[in-house]
Amino acid sequence: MISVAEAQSRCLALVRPLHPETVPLTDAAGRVLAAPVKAGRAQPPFAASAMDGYAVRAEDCHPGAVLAVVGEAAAGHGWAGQVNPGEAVRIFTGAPVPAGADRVVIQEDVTRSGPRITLGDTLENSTNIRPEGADFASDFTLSAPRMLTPSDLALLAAMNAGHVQVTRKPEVAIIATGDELVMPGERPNPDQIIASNLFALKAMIEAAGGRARLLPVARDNEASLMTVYDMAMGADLIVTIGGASVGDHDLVAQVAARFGLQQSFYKIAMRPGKPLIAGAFADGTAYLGLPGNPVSAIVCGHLFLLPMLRAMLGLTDHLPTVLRARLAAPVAGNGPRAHYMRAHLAEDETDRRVTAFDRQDSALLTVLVRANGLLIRPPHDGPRAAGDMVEVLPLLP
Ligand SMILES: Nc1nc2c(c(=O)[nH]1)N[C@H]1C(S)=C(S)[C@@H](COP(=O)(O)OP(=O)(O)OC[C@H]3O[C@@H](n4cnc5c(N)ncnc54)[C@H](O)[C@@H]3O)O[C@H]1N2
Ligand code: MOO
Repeated sequence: MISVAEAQSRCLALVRPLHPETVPLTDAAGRVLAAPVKAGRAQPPFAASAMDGYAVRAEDCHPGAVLAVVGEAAAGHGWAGQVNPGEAVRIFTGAPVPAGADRVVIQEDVTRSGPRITLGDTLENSTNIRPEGADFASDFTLSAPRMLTPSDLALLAAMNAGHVQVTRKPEVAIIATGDELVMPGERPNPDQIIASNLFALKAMIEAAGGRARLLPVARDNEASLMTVYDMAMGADLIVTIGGASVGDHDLVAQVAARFGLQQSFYKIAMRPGKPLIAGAFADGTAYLGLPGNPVSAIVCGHLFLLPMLRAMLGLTDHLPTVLRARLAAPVAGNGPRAHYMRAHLAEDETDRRVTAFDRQDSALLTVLVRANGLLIRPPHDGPRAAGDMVEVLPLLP
């Protein structure tokens, strides 16, 4: 059995960045920017007033000074004249500062009387002017690749980018397999259960920037699997859930071989997740066969599926973040497979502490729901005491 790290690198070798497409900025949230964007104009494009008040010359700006108001500058309506010594221009936030003025006195510090103002006794030191390009210069570039956040969108808009190039969303076809499965809301027979893990995987894929296509549940027979594989073709990545182990009804890999699946690996030294399969179909489409146990499928989703998705999106950091934390309670020695234990991670200003849950059966969704991290036990790691430093993979909400 290969290690988790080896399996991750073989999974990543099965995929490559998808082509970019151009989308309007309104549709770009959560997409991955595929090419850098250059501003083309500075922001602000002119020295702008940061306050409502009066634009004046700094040399005129002393307590009690009396100045003549010669014009008005508002946002979107600049004043074309020149502010000469002894003069002031009424100005509003966002307006271009007129020529000659190099300071804005806020209106709270001014008494107006007809065409004249008198400056107050105590004046602020600030110029209240945002220089041209204070936010960004015209040669500013937003780098790629990056997953576009709401703040990124505002910045791109300010840069006058109405459309952007983003990586096409990877489409992931998800096939749950098993005679025992019915969908939520259906009426199960006494020997059936409800398909669950595909909903977690769909949500994870969509949160990571992919598109998930849930296919009908494939039954444990060749004909049903053939039909559903056929429906999945055309996706960028085909994921099966279950049927990966050694039982008589575990047929997913056998039937995938009919579609030309070349296996990259089968079985990894990991708990949960041992019967993981990865490979590529004859047409190059990547394939990931997840174990059926709900927790196994979801944990393998974090460790293998999301990295593949990130690579297809053209992102550069593929693997999940691993943190160091202190064990809050002792843990027993580990066996020959790396163990990704469901755990609770708590953090304060000085310390990060992790507690593994007692029950680690890979069928227990109630335990997974309480977990906000996975405590990583390397293969053959000995018993660990409270206070020992360990590695933890945070589970994003
Ligand atoms: N003799 C052996 N038996 C098993 C081994 C082994 O090495 N030797 N490995 C065990 C491990 S570890 C795992 S993990 C499971 C995984 O097996 P499969 O991938 O073939 O999964 P299934 O048998 O189809 O299902 C396992 C379990 O999960 C339930 N399941 C399946 N799909 C879903 C779904 N979409 N939603 C919710 N629950 C699902 C299924 O009913 C089973 O209870 O094999 C062990 N056996
Ligand atoms: O590897 Mo299985 O996923 O231990 O339950």
